[in-house]
Amino acid sequence: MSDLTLAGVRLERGGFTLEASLAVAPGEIVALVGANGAGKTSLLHAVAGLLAPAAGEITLGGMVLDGAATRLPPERRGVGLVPQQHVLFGHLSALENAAFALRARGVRRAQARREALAELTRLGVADRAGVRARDLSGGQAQRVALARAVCARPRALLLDEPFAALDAGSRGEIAEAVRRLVDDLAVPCLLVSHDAGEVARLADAVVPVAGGRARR
Ligand SMILES: Nc1ncnc2c1ncn2[C@@H]1O[C@H](COP(=O)(O)OP(=O)(O)OP(=O)(O)O)[C@@H](O)[C@H]1O
Repeated sequence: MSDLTLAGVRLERGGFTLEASLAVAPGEIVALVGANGAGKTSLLHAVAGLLAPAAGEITLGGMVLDGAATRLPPERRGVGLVPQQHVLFGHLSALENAAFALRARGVRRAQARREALAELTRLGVADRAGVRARDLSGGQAQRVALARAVCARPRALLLDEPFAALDAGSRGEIAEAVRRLVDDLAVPCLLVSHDAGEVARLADAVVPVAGGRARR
């Protein structure tokens, strides 16, 4: 079972601290909700390996990502992060953006493009494959960003505000795409969102991030 677990994780950023203990099962979507500055993005960054915990343990499928004697770098964690903003290279096509993670891992061009096209198809944007990212709509760009994260075959997905800057119709469509993706891949998914409606529809569980704590 590739559960994602955070046990007694302590994050420190200047004067800010957050203690987090939670677990997310494969195929489960857990939403982190809380006020601006509560620490939601910091929590995702810790799981992705971009912010080192001061204490505690993060594991994925039984493998220690962060612990007393372990600190795996981001590229060895098997964690796919879709950050909040500006995640695509505007001058590259949707296909080149999706293929980027594979190319970076040394996958040959033709193979990377085949796999990227398969993920764009899964996310319903194969017809936009040749379009430059800067010319995509917000909803299309979000799908391409998801495809890119999935191309790296992550064992966990982290989504930071996937509905931000989308109109109501696109928000619903992206929510459905995320649900299908997490079901298909059977990976644990942590989601940060201020959109109470989409959270209520999409998340299997909601974890408040408040008062320096996130617990489930
Ligand atoms: N690079 C940094 N250096 C020092 N402190 C930081 C840094 N980034 C964030 N912080 C502080 O860490 C705390 C948590 O920030 P974080 O971005 O994780 O919150 P958030 O819940 O994701 O907020 P938002 O909903 O506004 O995105 C904040 O108090 C912020 O001021």
